Amino acid sequence: MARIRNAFFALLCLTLQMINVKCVRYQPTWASLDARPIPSWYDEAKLGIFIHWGVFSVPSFSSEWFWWNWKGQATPAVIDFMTKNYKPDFTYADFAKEFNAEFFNPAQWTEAFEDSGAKYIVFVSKHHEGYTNWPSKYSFSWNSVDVGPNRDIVGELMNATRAKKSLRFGLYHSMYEWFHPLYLADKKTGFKTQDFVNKKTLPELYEIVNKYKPEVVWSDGDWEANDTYWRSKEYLAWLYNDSPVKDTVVVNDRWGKGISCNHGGVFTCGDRYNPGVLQKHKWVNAMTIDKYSWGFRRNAKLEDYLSIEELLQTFVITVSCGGNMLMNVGPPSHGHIAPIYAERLHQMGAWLKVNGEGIYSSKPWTFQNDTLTPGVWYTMKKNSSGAGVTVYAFTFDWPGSGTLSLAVPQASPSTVVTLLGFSGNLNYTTHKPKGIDIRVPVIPINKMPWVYAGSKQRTVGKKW
Ligand SMILES: C[C@@H]1O[C@@H](Oc2ccc([N+](=O)[O-])cc2)[C@@H](O)[C@H](O)[C@@H]1O
Repeated sequence: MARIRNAFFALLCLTLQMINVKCVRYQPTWASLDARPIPSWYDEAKLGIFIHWGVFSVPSFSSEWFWWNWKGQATPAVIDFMTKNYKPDFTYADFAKEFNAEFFNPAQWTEAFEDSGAKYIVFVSKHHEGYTNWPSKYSFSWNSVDVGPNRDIVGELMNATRAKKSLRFGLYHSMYEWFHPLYLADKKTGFKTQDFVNKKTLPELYEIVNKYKPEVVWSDGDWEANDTYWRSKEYLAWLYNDSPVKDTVVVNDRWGKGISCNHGGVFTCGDRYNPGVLQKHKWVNAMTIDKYSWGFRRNAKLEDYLSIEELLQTFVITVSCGGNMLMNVGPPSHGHIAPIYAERLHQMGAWLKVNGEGIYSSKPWTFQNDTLTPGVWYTMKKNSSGAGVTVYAFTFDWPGSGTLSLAVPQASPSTVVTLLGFSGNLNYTTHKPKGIDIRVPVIPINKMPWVYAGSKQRTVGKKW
């Protein structure tokens, strides 16, 4: 029966392909799943906003790994913090009652995300603590409707995101949960039993996709067990073949031990991954504005946050080498976007308003950085006329000499040189064997399209 059905679908598929209709059934094998092209919207978007929010945002101390640092690893600073400030019988679950989200206004969030120039968001639906930011059927009394805000946070944020035409909605989901009894039981059998996956992880993954239709499914917490334990390949085949987001969904690579950087959709490899050289496979630099944490930290110092110059440098290098940047915001438990984060979002957007032409929908060029002048990074776009390309050079230092020398062999006397946000062409001379000297215009500071303060690093602060 199954054979007849398969043969029928194969024939149907062939017929559809003859009239140019795409008809691919992905198989639950990496060879088949890896062959799926990443939907083009993702590469065009370049910038996304990551949001880490959960019960860990209540203590907002140490990091989103607070519970593990306290009870799993027994980090002295965290134990100290609890001893000093809480009664001895206080449990991690008690924090959830204080997760009140008093100022959570999803429309204000998406306003700030749109303002940053980002084209998608990835919201933590559930982190390693297991608390779900949606009323999951599979997370009884440990979800955002039963305890804490009494709101469907994921649902509200989805609606606010979809109200913004320029933003797509994505979800992060942690497969493992540090202290879930079923997970710990499976772990004891060396992951030979799969009760946790069958009763918790997979039902949740189907639930969030069917209910909220995220266009990014960012999996995490996979590293202790292999993809067979997690049944990842079967899930991805469903996601690509039959899910409500099958045509537009983008996934990452954290689908089991040894899979990251090898299989799946976009490669995340390590956190803050920024290889500095062109990559063959689409990749993402998932990074944080707070250098030390994805979750909000109440005791963060100013110097713990990346400056806008540092963020822009990271962003430009990432895009030059074919990556997207997923920039993380950690809201406090009451749910507003703290001003330092709002400022960085706004600054990214202000820069992108002037320079976005060379970022959105750009491609890596033949060269990623210049060999003559350090700190110059390239992107390119095909000209809409179909003839030739536009090459964008980003520099981190305004040339004090008034001349920017670039090793661009393609430059010729017919090349047109402009500065984004500045009207009129720039003068230049080409020189042998292969290069161009661009005269940088003298622009009064108040007329600068974008004031870039330079590439100075802030002093590195201490974590605690
Ligand atoms: C986005 C981040 O993802 C994970 O951290 C990781 C996961 C994988 C690697 N890695 O593969 O190098 C590094 C940090 C989480 O543990 C962390 O809290 C945060 O949510």
